[in-house]
Amino acid sequence: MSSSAPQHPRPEGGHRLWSVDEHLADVLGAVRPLEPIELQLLDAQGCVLVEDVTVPVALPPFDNSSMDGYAVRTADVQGASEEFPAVLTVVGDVAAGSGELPTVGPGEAARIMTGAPLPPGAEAVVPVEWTDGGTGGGAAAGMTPASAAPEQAGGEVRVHRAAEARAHVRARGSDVQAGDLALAAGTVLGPPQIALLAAIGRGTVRVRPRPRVVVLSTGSELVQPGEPLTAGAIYDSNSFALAAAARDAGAIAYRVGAVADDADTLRSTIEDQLIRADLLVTTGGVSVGAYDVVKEALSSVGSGMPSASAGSGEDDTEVDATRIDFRKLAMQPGKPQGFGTIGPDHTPLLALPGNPVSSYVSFELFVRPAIRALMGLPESQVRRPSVRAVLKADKALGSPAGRRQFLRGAYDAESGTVSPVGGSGSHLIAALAHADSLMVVPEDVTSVEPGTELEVVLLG
Ligand SMILES: Nc1nc2c(c(=O)[nH]1)N[C@H]1C(S)=C(S)[C@@H](COP(=O)(O)OP(=O)(O)OC[C@H]3O[C@@H](n4cnc5c(N)ncnc54)[C@H](O)[C@@H]3O)O[C@H]1N2
Ligand code: MOO
Repeated sequence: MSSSAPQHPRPEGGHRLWSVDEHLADVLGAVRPLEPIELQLLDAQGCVLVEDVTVPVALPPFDNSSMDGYAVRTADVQGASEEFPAVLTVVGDVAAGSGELPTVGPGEAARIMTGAPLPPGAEAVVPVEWTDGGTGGGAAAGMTPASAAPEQAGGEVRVHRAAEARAHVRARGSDVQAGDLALAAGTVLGPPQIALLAAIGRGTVRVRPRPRVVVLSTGSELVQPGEPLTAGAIYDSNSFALAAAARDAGAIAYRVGAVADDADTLRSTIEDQLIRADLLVTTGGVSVGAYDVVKEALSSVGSGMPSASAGSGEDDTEVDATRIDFRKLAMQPGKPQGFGTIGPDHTPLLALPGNPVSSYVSFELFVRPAIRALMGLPESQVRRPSVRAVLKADKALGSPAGRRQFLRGAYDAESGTVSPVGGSGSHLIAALAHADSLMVVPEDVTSVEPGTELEVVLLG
């Protein structure tokens, strides 16, 4: 790699450039994990548990069979073989869920199903394949379905093999004991953890909820997919990309269709959305153009948004509650960004640039971590994982001096290499759709030769 450029360049106009890390720290410094709530198990999927959950009753709650077969006393089947089977009197059936159990006395057996309680007197289970299944013939392959033979098993069964005490018996409490810690506070609830909660009888759990993220795109040129394109118009892809990315990050996403380039309309739309937002994301309108409406509507001075202090009794006349700072970042794509809080609840708002790749990369770097911090996820799960990989390319890659560049890549774990997908243009949606990673070119590097090792952010 070749180096150039100072670490903290200033763009024209004198305002300093923020580094990627400074901006992320600013965002993460402003978001706090959401207040815990009690949720139904499936609604809690992916959420962070905030209580220690203890086991109320042992699991399994009773000794039960791990096989379909016969519950027997070990002394009765000692030395049994196909040639010299133990012949036992069948005293009935024990199905899973049976509440009333027959007692197995000497010389007796009960037909038993997987998961059914071990009846009193029985010490082991012999699988049905080790018996004649009560047919008087050779080894059974299985049992006749109860629907075809509704009467309880009776008569005799020939057992062809001996069984040790507790053979094919799953002991009460062999999974967890009453009073054990099932899951500790801080656990992220994936499917296996939800299985355990259900198995111990928990219907609801206390977790940090999924953040509600409102995604709002801006631009008078935007048409909704499915509608005809008019002259000069393009389809709104950002609001779909960002709503999908928000969901993927763990949020409940609300996509608001594109808002035209009109500051009053945008302000009132945002005001309407505040009620259902833990986080707001806008795209477009943050640059320096004449129609850059997000910046116009939300810049701290005279935004006209409802106040954080309004209604507090202190200063009800204050109307400016927005604290959105528009800044330039030393990155490409994603240079212009806005961040701050808005409305009476100080709802965080990230204003992302409109170029599709810029908005997506900005989401990955800043919004995704904010969502995951709101969820209270552990530090290690807030950011995307990254790896080191060797650049595989025909020629050197150029990168702007003083800006951390995020190029779209295809990562090959086997060879430990990454190849560029498409160019650096922030309008290249198709290339983004075929990439699986972002190749990171540091600020002080302007050219990366093939064979150079790079940091690669895996998009998962
Ligand atoms: N004179 C300057 N011009 C620009 C600068 C600059 O520093 N000086 N920065 C450039 C950079 S970098 C970016 S990034 C963009 C950011 O612009 P905005 O955030 O104001 O975005 P828009 O102007 O609204 O749109 C940019 C581009 O993206 C398309 N777009 C917008 N929204 C969507 C959407 N929802 N779905 C699909 N495509 C969308 C829009 O049509 C434009 O083509 O500014 C540069 N300019
Ligand atoms: O920084 Mo802009 O986000 O390059 O396209």
